[in-house]
Amino acid sequence: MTLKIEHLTGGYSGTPVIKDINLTIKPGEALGLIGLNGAGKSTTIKHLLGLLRPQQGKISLDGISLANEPSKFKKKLAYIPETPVIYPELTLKEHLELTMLAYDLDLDEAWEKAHRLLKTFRLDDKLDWLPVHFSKGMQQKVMITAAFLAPAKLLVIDEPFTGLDPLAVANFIDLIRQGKQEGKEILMTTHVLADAQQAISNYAVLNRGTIEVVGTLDEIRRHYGLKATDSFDRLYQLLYQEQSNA
Ligand SMILES: Nc1ncnc2c1ncn2[C@@H]1O[C@H](COP(=O)(O)OP(=O)(O)OP(=O)(O)O)[C@@H](O)[C@H]1O
Repeated sequence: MTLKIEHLTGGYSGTPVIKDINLTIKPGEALGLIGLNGAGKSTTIKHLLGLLRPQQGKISLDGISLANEPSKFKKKLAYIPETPVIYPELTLKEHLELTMLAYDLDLDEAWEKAHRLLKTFRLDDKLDWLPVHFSKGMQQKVMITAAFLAPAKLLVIDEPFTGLDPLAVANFIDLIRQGKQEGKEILMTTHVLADAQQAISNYAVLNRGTIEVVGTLDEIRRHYGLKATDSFDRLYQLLYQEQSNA
């Protein structure tokens, strides 16, 4: 029982941006999707969310096909976007209620969990505030709280660290670790490997729409002929050179 992306080719209006992507994430596993700007990370996520239709290939979660049973698939998925999605007229409390309704949660249980998460992110005294006036980091915390409230099997996270203060990053990493222990499958795009590697040990490198290698950071270093002491900036430099020479 697992997330499976098989031979996925897709993009925008017929032009393939990602090509023959194959990825598997098992329960309790987290995978980091890394690559240069424009490599196709967000495009892969848009396919997972059902916002783009594959030109080829298929996506399934616990055997449920995104193409054949989209609403069943989406109920098993929670998404933390890079840019928070905030409704200007709704309070923090109403944002969380929306999530509870969307996932048919037991309200008493859900509020107990919500209060715990809000306390972690120091938002517990702001339930009646309008998040549209929050800072970027605070809005990001609303997205994280909502996503971890959902009983989702698959958590898709797009570049989560920008805007979070170091304490919030540490809290967020704890939540990812807990999610793994609970058997969630986690896919996260990021450029901030120093933070990511505290919770994620396996990475897929996406380069010009193709997965070049999947493995631990050490395995990826070896794949690109880097030394164990080389920083990961070196990997990005190599990918950039490859792109410039293509
Ligand atoms: N709406 C769109 N219509 C057409 N092409 C697009 C669209 N969005 C992205 N692209 C193109 O698809 C390619 C991959 O973009 P994508 O946003 O998936 O990259 P990314 O790896 O997420 O980059 P970043 O690290 O900057 O977020 C780029 O060449 C981009 O120009």
